[in-house]
Amino acid sequence: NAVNDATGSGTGVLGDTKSLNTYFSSNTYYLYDITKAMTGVIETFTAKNGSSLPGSYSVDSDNVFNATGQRADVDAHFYAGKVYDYYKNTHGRNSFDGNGGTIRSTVHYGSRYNNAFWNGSQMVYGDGDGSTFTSLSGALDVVAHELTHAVTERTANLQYQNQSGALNESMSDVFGYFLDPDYLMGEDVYTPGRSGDALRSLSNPEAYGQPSNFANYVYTSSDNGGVHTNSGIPNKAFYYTVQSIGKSAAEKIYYRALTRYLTPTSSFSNARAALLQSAADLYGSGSSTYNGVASAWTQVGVN
Ligand SMILES: O=C(O)[C@H](CCc1ccccc1)CC1(C(=O)N[C@@H](Cc2c[nH]c3ccccc23)C(=O)O)CCCC1
Ligand SMILES: [Ca+2]
Ligand SMILES: [Ca+2]
Ligand SMILES: [Zn+2]
Repeated sequence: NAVNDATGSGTGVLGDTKSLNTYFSSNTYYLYDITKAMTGVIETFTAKNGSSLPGSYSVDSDNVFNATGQRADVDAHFYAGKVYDYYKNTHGRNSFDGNGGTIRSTVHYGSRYNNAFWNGSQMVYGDGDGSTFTSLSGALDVVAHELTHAVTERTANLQYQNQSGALNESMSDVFGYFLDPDYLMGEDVYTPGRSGDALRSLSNPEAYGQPSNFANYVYTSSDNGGVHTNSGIPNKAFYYTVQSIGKSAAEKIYYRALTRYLTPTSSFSNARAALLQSAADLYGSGSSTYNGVASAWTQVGVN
């Protein structure tokens, strides 16, 4: 309850200081945020480099989470709060389930684990091996990517394979852009020893081995039909869309399509239609916004 609500501070993965919503109980501070208009909370755990979930609450004795080993915890907690605020303030959505569901994260998962995931119930982040990745919760676009998998699961529920899976992936990269508006994905945690690179590029998918046109769709059985490869095609359509209609209109159209028109088996062509329907609903068919969406998808070979 409110009497236990505390404001702490912490050091993030990139060495930056940030304020934290914490919880005080029996001489211990928890990464446990009760300040949002939720029925649930935002809570952060550590797996202590094991693989059992959720692990133990991230705690501190003085409400200053500045130990090196707490950096991933700090960012997972802080960025989860940011993504919660984004969905609530921009789209009126109360948490990933629209019903104030608890947002749970676990960091320090596995040993030198170069990945992150939404497991159907919570977000999970590895620390990386220090060469390919540093702790993956250190990137706001990665946290937004993972939490958007939860939103997608509760709305369109795009099947995680082939074209619907690539759309699922793209939706997560797209909302990663809305939280961190540059066209790179994961740049803050990818190859800490090299600047200027990223895991993916929405403006130039080919830079990281993804196609950007349907003519170059990759038919493969790996990675659930290449969901992390073929997402380059809808990602490029998104890039063209933002360049033509702007971030704000794109935001409204993408959220509307995701929550009202896309279905578990939607194809790339179905996504074009869903986005056009959303544009027509909000701006009118034949509007410049509508036409901008149409041409974006035509440019990536999807009609
Ligand atoms: O959420 C997702 O789509 C990815 C989930 C990957 C996963 C799936 C199932 C079980 C465990 C892990 C995680 C992210 C991802 O795009 N992973 C890619 C790229 C990647 C990251 N680390 C890797 C290590 C090896 C190979 C590929 C990768 C992948 O798993 O393909 C999203 C943002 C950053 C990491
Ligand atoms: Ca980015
Ligand atoms: Ca890098
Ligand atoms: Zn993903």
